Amino acid sequence: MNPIKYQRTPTPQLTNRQWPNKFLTQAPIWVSVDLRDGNQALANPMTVDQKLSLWHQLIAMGFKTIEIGFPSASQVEYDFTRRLIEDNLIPDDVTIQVLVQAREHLIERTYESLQGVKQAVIHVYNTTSIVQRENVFEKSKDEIKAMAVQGAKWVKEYAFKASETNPNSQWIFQYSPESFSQTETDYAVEVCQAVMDVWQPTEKNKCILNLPATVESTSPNRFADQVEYFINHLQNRESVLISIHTHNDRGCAVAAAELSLLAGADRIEGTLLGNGERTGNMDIVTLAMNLFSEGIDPELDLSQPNNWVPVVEEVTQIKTHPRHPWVGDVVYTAYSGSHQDAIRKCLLKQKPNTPWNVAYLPIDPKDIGRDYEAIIRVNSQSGKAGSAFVLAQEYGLNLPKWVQLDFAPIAQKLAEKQGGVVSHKDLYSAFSNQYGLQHNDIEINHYQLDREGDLEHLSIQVNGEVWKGTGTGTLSALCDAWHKRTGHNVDVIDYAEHALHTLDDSPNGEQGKNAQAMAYVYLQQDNKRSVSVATARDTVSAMVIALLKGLN
Ligand SMILES: CC(=O)SCCNC(=O)CCNC(=O)[C@H](O)C(C)(C)COP(=O)(O)OP(=O)(O)OC[C@H]1O[C@@H](n2cnc3c(N)ncnc32)[C@H](O)[C@@H]1OP(=O)(O)O
Ligand SMILES: CC(C)C(=O)C(=O)O
Repeated sequence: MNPIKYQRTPTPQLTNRQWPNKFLTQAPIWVSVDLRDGNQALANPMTVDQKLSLWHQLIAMGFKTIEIGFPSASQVEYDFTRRLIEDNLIPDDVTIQVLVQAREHLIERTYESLQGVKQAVIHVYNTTSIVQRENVFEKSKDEIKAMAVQGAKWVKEYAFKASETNPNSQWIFQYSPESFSQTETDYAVEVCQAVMDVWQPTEKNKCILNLPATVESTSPNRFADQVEYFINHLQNRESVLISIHTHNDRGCAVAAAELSLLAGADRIEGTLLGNGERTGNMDIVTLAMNLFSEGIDPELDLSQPNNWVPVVEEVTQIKTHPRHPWVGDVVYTAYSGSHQDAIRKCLLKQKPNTPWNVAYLPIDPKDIGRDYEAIIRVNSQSGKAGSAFVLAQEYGLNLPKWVQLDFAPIAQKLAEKQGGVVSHKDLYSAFSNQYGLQHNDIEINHYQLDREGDLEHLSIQVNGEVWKGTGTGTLSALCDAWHKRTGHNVDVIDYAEHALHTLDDSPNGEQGKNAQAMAYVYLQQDNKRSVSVATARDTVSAMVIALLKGLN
């Protein structure tokens, strides 16, 4: 690899750039280009039916401008445009956008495809970059500008002609200096200004200037510089919507778009999950969720990825990476012990309707239709908190820390033996086996507790025998009873109990339904410490059984 082969793309020197000090406060105007730029990146371009299924999904998610294709490029593209118009599939508040080169016959055919449309954006482009001027078009700056001007004129003329037959159609004009990011920014301004001179936009009747990083060739901060410079040098800015269209060659398409919004852009073109030429288009899902995670309404409904991800995967034939930002299968899953510990502690402290404040989880997974089940998965890199979370989440067990510590080596051995993620079931079986939850040979036939001042008198029938003891609480009364029967001293170092909900209970369902009790006892008998766990119909029975199991 010889880096001398490559050189830095020149970008303007800004001495007083403003964008780094700004914050975003609202969503941009979103434009989905899945059906055009996304489609043009596919080995098997979408059929009309596939385009329709994605179209319906985009509408359901709330897109108001959708670039539907390049109608002059192929029959499928043309037919799809006709289908939307003739079958009246375009809601009144949605505008379709179509792409065309600055070539007359293609522009003519484009308007033909749009007959009867209520409103459409005609998006015309020609490249302005140095490399394409020199090596592809072999044209001077003036000649390339003349192509843009000519394209703008045709777009206007054919709109005028179309209005003669379809006076109700509204036309919005959009121009892209393709490869803006590899164009001298002053020159891009000059070309766009010349296009505006043709279209004569006004504040009420704006045109759109779309600034593409057709090939991403600078860092996102330098792209933002290009955008800020462009906007600052454009006359009649108020008559223009500044649109941004980034690609992901350096992996920074989202960053470049986000910083461009700080630099003053109004509108963002991109695709769902970033499908597009080479490394893809700007991923609208990621950018919209970035805004959401900062408390900004993204004005797109991304809450049900289970509905829309399969549609995108079906039409693109591209599987979503499990670590795709915000929607990948495992992006809310922690395997490592310290992360699991922090997540568990934060979730316990998180109160409903308060700002989200959970370590390692940038948003509440429930906001995009995920449940907490998948957040923590136990493998050999997990610590005690991971098992505790799973047992709490799935089986309603609130393990005190000393039970977590006691059980951790068992879970660790199991994970090492299995080599991957331990299923919830296997983890529970290990817990149940370790503490003998399945085989309880202690039967409490009857018990009675009488309080007298600070003391409690316990009379309990265990496996048919009556035991009696006195203490400051139930456990100490039971320890006394044990001492009386066996002569052994017992200390309860700690204990905990809680109601237990059976597995049939939904996490949000009625609390207490089918409740049983769970008790955990940490005891010391003759210098030997042990942890004991039991479940029973009520807390006293559970506590007694746990203690007796520990003593036995
Ligand atoms: C960055 C982007 O995504 S831009 C969008 C690109 N998308 C697509 O190209 C998908 C659809 N395109 C197509 O199906 C075809 O390219 C068509 C139908 C539009 C045109 O096909 P063809 O006429 O066969 O030409 P081809 O695609 O090879 O175009 C090259 C010619 O168009 C010219 N050209 C290319 N882009 C433009 C443009 N934006 N404006 C004006 N002329 C252009 C080239 O200079 C070249 O001219 P030449 O034949 O005189 O050398
Ligand atoms: C036509 C333009 C906007 C484009 O798709 C690109 O530059 O990537």
